[in-house]
Amino acid sequence: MQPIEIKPGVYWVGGIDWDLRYFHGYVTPHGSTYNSYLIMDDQITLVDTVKHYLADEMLSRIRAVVNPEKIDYMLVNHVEMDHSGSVPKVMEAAPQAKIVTTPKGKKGLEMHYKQDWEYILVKTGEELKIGSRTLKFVQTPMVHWPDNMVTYIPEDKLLLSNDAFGQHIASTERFVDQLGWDIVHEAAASYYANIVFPYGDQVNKALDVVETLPLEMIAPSHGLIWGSYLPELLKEYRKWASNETDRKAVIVYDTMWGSTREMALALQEGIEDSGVPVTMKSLQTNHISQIVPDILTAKLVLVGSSTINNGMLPTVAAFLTYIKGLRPKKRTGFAFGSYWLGRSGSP
Ligand SMILES: Cc1cc2nc3c(=O)[nH]c(=O)nc-3n(C[C@H](O)[C@H](O)[C@H](O)COP(=O)(O)O)c2cc1C
Repeated sequence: MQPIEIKPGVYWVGGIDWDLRYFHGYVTPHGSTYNSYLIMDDQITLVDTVKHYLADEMLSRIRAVVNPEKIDYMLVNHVEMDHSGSVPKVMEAAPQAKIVTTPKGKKGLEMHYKQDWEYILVKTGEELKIGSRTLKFVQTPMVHWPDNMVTYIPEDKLLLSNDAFGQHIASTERFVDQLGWDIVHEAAASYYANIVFPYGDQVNKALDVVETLPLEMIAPSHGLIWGSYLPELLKEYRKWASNETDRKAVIVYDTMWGSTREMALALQEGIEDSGVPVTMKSLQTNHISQIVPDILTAKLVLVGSSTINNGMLPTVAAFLTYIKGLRPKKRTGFAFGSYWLGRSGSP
């Protein structure tokens, strides 16, 4: 349970969720981490916490650096329970600590935890001096909840980005270059596609601010820390947020007796023959959350279903419901399917 010093005096003290396989409708085959950061300065500050069942793991990492009762500020960038779930335990250990959060963050914490904590409310453009460091706050509403903000420390050129730039990977490695760009980029794309996709406009606005900051490190609240590949990462986020796609196609389908699959294969062959890369995803063998990363950068999306009881297969309906909520834009869609012939009233 060792803390990891990511910058002099700034420690990763989070929790590793090795067994997480399903996270609010999203499959997470590699588990995840909840990243908390302990800043040792005149005012000792803990940035975000972990899911409630990893509170002891987080506290033992904190104890390896400092007695938790010395914590002055509990900074909450986001109220979602994977990051705030251990705030009650931290506040028990450090009853004199003040919670630093946005007005919406306070409202969320009060509704969730019903505790009479002391708050310092902050918003975009405001700063909090904690000694040799300054915490600068940038609200990022709807990336991906109304209360979200990120915190920038200019003295360390460090952005504590909360869910932005995160990835679901459980590992003992803490930095992207330890696992490599390919693995972490794939997980970051999957995270973006499943969690952040609907909020491209807000992400672009946040990127307008982030790109002006001198940056050496982006430390998100899930997965690996970006101490390298920052230009590449920001470029990818800009591309995803702007719905820029590549000349490639994804075929998503389900079938009862195989006719729709035959159509899917014929489409795949035709598209491939025209020189466009294409991938096929059966809804029988892929979870919907494993398909949307392909759609994140594909220009052409083809969806096929056999007809059942005058409608589409429930797996296809579920996929369409999910993708509708994620609001991909600037793509071309194509529907295909198979049905009865000769029955009165059938198509
Ligand atoms: C339980 C069941 C319900 C069906 N309901 C309809 C229907 O309402 N309308 C229709 O045109 N075909 C219906 N069909 C026929 C199938 O859509 C048709 O056989 C189609 O070719 C199957 O495509 P697939 O081979 O891709 O599964 C139904 C078939 C089954 C097994």
